[in-house]
Amino acid sequence: MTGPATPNPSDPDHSSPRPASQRTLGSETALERDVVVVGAGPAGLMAARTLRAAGKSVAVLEARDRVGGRTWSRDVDGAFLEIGGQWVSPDQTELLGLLAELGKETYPRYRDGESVYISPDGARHTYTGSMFPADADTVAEMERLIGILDGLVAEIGAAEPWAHPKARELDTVSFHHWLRQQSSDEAACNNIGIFVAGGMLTKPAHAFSTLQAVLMAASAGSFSNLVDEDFILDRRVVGGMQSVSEAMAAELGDDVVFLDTPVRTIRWGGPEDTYAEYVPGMPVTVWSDRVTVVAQDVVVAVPPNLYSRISFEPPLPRLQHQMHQHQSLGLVIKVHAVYETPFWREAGLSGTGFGAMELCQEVYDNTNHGDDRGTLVAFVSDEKADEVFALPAEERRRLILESLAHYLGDEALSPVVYYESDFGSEEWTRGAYAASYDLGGLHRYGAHQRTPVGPIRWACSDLAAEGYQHVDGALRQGRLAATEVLSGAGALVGSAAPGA
Ligand SMILES: Cc1cc2nc3c(=O)[nH]c(=O)nc-3n(C[C@H](O)[C@H](O)[C@H](O)COP(=O)(O)OP(=O)(O)OC[C@H]3O[C@@H](n4cnc5c(N)ncnc54)[C@H](O)[C@@H]3O)c2cc1C
Repeated sequence: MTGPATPNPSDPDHSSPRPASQRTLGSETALERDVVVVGAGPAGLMAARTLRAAGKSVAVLEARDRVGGRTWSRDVDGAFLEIGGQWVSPDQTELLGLLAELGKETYPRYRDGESVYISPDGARHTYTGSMFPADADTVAEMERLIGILDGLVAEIGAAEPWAHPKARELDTVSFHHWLRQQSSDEAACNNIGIFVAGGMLTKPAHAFSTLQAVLMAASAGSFSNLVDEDFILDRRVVGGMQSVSEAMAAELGDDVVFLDTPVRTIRWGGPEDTYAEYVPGMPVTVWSDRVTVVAQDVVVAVPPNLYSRISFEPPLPRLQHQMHQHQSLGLVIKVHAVYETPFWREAGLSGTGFGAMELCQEVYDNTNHGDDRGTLVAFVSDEKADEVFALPAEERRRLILESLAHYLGDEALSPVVYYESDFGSEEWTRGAYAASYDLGGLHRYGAHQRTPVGPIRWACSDLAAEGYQHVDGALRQGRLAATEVLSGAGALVGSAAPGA
């Protein structure tokens, strides 16, 4: 059997195909660069951009045939869709600054008119403002819970939640159980829970800790910001969020960014060497499917669940081996439904809807800039995604559209374009939106998650403080890793460091 043709590694410009059966790694001629960046998502490209601006030579090696990682804007059946990350909030100053620098415009999410809340009994209510029209006691409980969480966020912050005296206590209780320790109002607990669970970490609230929930809120400035969709889902980028990465890659050039180039091995020593023996400046060799690069520093800008796809020689220390097994991505289906017109607007509806018990827990007007057609975006998260992924595609589509119709009426049943983003099936992501620790992992490992290991630094939105899980956090992490490479800062794991 002959497989698909793959590029010939002995061909320096990688143009002549050869059978996959002859596949070998790397190329015979190694490129020499100061720094290798693994991954051309927003974090990797910002790292490369910062290093290049400081005069360093860089190679960015990207596994996919495109840049942008978890941001991906494409045409589907004639509709422009944001398959991945898209929204920008006012606190995301790193992203806003980059947009301004690149000359990119933004536009606000449509939000005029009434929103829809579906209560636990399945009843549909319309409302304005940011608080669901639940019964008065539940609203009071929600406000009280938001107040408690705002207090914890202000006290603990996003930078080092693991260092706070309450870290262990809050990290060893699930958000689900903590909410029920605070309140006996089940509807209030569910409504507050979905802002972090289905809404952000895309894991059930019993699967992550209260400390992780506090970090999520702190990364957006406050819990109040997190529950305010007008803040957190404020604006979009004209031309799509992926165009930000495309613009950075275009600036860097084809001799810097290599696509279709999965990195397989990072090697600075032999199997018997230990990281305690690493000395800054030692050459490190990075093997990929297409190019081999020798450099002094490496920035690994991929999500932590993919670190183990790379072989490290010598093997990473025990601490990293353990830590990386406690960070996993959530799961969410981002549903896109395009209609001839934004029919909900004529009915005085904003297109925004929430229902903790609904299949689609959130729905928003996602109509493109300057588009006559109307687009809705909705999210099916964690256990609900498991349930519908087990169904045939047509059945899943029917149930999802029925859920949209509960919010916005029967016209929602008949989109002209329908698409489900499924990053869980993407080899080079494996989930959505981003990574979080399992119960107890954040206080145990958080302090070490960014610590450089030998010549390797780590950068991705999953490790961010401000902008955690968002493009803004990815850019901050990319810039930070590059700055540390330039200054030589950051405690390299050595004989004094844990895990060496
Ligand atoms: C459906 C969805 C919706 C989202 N919505 C929003 C939103 O509205 N707003 C927002 O700000 N954020 C959102 N996000 C999150 C945001 O997209 C991510 O936080 C951001 O893209 C992370 O950037 P990154 O560079 O850290 O990682 P990534 O974007 O994941 O980039 C990592 C890159 O590394 C590559 N890679 C992996 N392994 C290797 C390897 N071995 N060799 C070479 N390359 C490799 C990958 O192909 C990828 O291109 C969303 C994400 C998803 C999936």
